[in-house]
Amino acid sequence: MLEIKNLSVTYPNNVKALEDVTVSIPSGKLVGVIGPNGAGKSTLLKGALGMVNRSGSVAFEGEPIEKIQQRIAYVEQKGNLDMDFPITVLQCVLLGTFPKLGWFKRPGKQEKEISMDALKRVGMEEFANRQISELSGGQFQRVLLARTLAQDAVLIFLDEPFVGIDIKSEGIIMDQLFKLRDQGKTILIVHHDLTKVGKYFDGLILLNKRLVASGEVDEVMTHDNLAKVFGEGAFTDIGGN
Ligand SMILES: Nc1ncnc2c1ncn2[C@@H]1O[C@H](COP(=O)(O)OP(=O)(O)OP(=O)(O)O)[C@@H](O)[C@H]1O
Repeated sequence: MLEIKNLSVTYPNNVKALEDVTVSIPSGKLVGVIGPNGAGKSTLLKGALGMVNRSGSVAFEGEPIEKIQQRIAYVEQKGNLDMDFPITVLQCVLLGTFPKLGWFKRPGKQEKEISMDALKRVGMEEFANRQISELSGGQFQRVLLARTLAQDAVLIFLDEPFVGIDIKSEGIIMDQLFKLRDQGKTILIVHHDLTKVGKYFDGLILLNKRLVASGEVDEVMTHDNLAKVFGEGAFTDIGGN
């Protein structure tokens, strides 16, 4: 169980991005974080990870989240990532093995095998020696997932992984995420496409600075909840009831 209690985040410019959010996410679930622009979705991930100043507490399986930092994978929004960084696809995936290996040891044969296997799982093994700057957005996102697979994380946070990517990459990524979920990993994804939430997620967290609703997809995607945060009429084509 990932337990977020009374999480509040105020940025240095005094923007209150999150106020007193308390939510529990059962382990082994694939959960979507939804809400309008500026609702604090990215901040929820960053606050839970302690990347921004926060108050409140976050625990995973009863332990403070800081204790399992090496077993957490976080992929931030693509717009914030530097695709021009001069490394190859394989080197990028190998980075996933570093926390376990210890930062000052060089990756060896075993780490390369783990990384190549991860690349195979996302259909990117042929690109191993290509520079990441030479990938499409969808291919890059698959490589980032391969890095997560190589890391063998128990808790996976992805911020808008499907923005601007091709449908094939999205399908490959979702297949791997379903597999990770079935292996018992806990996965939190910031997602804005409400039409797919029923297909993709076991549960949802609906945010609008505060927690509006959380639970099974059907419990969260109600007319009332959606109208509250997106406004009347915004939900007619997304299957709200
Ligand atoms: N580093 C920062 N410094 C100051 N304010 C910030 C910072 N990051 C985010 N904010 C503000 O905090 C609020 C929540 O931002 P956040 O990025 O968490 O929202 P979001 O729900 O992920 O939005 P979007 O759907 O647009 O990506 C917004 O008002 C935003 O402008």
